[in-house]
Amino acid sequence: MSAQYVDSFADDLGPVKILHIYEPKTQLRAIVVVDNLAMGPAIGGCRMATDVSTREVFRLARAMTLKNALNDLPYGGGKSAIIGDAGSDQKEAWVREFARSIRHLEEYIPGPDMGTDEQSMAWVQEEIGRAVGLPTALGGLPLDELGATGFGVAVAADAASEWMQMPLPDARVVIQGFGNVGRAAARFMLERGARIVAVSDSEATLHDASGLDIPALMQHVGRGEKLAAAKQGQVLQRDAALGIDCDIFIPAARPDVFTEANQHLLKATLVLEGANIPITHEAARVLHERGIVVIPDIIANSGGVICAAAEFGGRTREEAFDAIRKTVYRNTTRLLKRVRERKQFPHDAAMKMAREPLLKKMGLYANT
Ligand SMILES: NC(=O)c1ccc[n+]([C@@H]2O[C@H](COP(=O)([O-])OP(=O)(O)OC[C@H]3O[C@@H](n4cnc5c(N)ncnc54)[C@H](O)[C@@H]3O)[C@@H](O)[C@H]2O)c1
Repeated sequence: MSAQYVDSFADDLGPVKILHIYEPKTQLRAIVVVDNLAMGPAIGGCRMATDVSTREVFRLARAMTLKNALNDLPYGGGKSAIIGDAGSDQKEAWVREFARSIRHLEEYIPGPDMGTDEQSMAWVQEEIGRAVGLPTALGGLPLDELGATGFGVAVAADAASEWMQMPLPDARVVIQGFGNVGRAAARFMLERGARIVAVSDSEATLHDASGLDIPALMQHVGRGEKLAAAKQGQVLQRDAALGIDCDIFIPAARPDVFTEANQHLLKATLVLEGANIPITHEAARVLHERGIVVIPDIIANSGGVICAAAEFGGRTREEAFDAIRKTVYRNTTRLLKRVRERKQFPHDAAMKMAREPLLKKMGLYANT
């Protein structure tokens, strides 16, 4: 491996280790990136997909470094990927072999990600006794079932609404994506009295200005149905959600949903980033100039990783939710204060909030 290979990734934070794994018998091919260990052993998901690259795993590992540091978790950042089809009948063999291959890489603790789940983590746990995101029967806190990330999104809404003096009761909310994060965010926003006026999935947007019946939609989707068949509101084309007039927009689906080219469509006062990198940094700057408040992903969607860290620390569900409530509330308020007082763009401010404790711990702090 040439020095250039390392140089193309390396910066002031990491990565400290990149591991490529190949096991001829099962044909397991996998990548692990341990990015930064200043805060503690690295926690980060193990993805299973056919098209994942070392660069992508590195970017995901870096996001974990920043998210864990910003949320005061005693964990560093890492991520891994098994290169293969998550629907393959080789899945269990690959996951178990992967676990055995990282047995001695004790500074990396795998969790579930795209293509892997609680069952996969149970296999890892059985092989090496080191995983997060375990089934309840093995002492896990099932973060998607509990809605940990969506709960954190709603806590970010609490803090932002106070700061902006925008009451949540009857606030009009649009949610892009009605999966684990979108559904939980809808549930917790509903508890706050908000009105969910539109939701979308990979095929359509449902819109009803007087408010959709969310419990009915959850049941409908729980039966494996698509939103378009729900017989509720107006069925619009998928991306119509992006331009619906609302107070709060919650992206909870894909990356790069808003770019500079289409940010003009957004008609909201507040955006809570439930998905990872749903808005490009360039678009986020324009939105800020337009007076739209954006709470970045590493704050707004950190409920999931806070819950995973609580599980690894042997804490209960109540303790996990308490930690999400306190941490996301505090960080959202800190961010908004910084944006106002230091005149920083929200994403730049969040990045600085994450880098400061890291650089301090590494002895590199230079008042960035
Ligand atoms: N699950 C978590 O705890 C968690 C934590 C942090 C961040 N995230 C991020 O949140 C996002 C959603 O994760 P999830 O676990 O809810 O996924 P999911 O697979 O459960 O749900 C995704 C939803 O988005 C919809 N969708 C897909 N493409 C779409 C499109 N182009 N337009 C509108 N809807 C579309 C799908 O139909 C589905 O309803 C991802 O970016 C993920 O990385 C998830």
